[in-house]
Amino acid sequence: MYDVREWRHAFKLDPNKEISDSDLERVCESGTSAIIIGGSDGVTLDNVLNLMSRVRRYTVPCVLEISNLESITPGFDLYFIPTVLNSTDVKWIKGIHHQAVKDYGVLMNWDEILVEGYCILNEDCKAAKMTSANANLDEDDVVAYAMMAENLFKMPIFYLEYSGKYGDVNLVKSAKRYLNNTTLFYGGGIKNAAQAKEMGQFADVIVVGNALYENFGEALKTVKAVMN
Ligand SMILES: CC(C)=CCC/C(C)=C/CC/C(C)=C/CC/C(C)=C/CC/C(C)=C/CC/C(C)=C/CC/C(C)=C/COP(=O)(O)OP(=O)(O)O
Ligand SMILES: O=P(O)(O)OC[C@@H](O)CO
Ligand SMILES: [Mg+2]
Repeated sequence: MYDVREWRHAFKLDPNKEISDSDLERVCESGTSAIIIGGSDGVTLDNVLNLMSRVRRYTVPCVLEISNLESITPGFDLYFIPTVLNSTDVKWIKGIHHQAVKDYGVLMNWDEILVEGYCILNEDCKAAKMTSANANLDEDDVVAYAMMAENLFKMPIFYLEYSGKYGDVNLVKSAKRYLNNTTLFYGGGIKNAAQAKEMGQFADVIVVGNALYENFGEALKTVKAVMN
């Protein structure tokens, strides 16, 4: 299933972290909609290729969320390209993207590439620091970013990112109210089925990352919590 509009759940695997073959099998066969490979630091061509080839043993859709130019490689079903809408540094909004299109533009299969409009809300997470994101946002700010993603930029994905911290469900609810065509991803701090269910009421897709490396059994239960 390669259409994100039909997804409910994704696991985000960090190429910079270890996962055993048996745990990886359970993740890939869990019923999740997709595996996203990505992280904010320590992502190299070697560790991306290694994880991709291991996930490729299974039929689950496999996506590379690009975080640097060095680790881009063919072989994924889809490529997610973050642009951080609330970054204060143009580099993370469209700067690196310009360089990437200059370098790879003629090679790209545009049908495999989806832009993610990120709104980073946990000021302490690595991605917020790296991109100098202004995470001090109120509901109106977040709603405005959601409306920009959908109506101005016609982005396929709007991503509310609390990486490492469980977020404010009311903000997710508010953003969803303004999104009809753009798919709403929520990620951050989901550790168990109850939290997955809560965020999954409003987010189209919930993304679970760190919990896989912290409490694997509970993380797996997040799939059934949101799948109908
Ligand atoms: C040959 C071939 C396959 C061609 C394909 C061509 C292709 C797809 C080209 C790409 C074109 C393009 C426009 C690329 C963009 C390049 C790029 C690097 C853009 C910048 C992306 C960006 C804004 C990154 C900032 C960081 C960020 C938002 C990362 C998202 C992931 C994230 C937040 C992960 C969580 O981090 P984690 O490490 O887990 O954090 P914790 O440790 O705190 O948990
Ligand atoms: O790692 P966690 O906190 O689950 O967040 C998932 C994802 O949104 C990170 O980009
Ligand atoms: Mg992480």
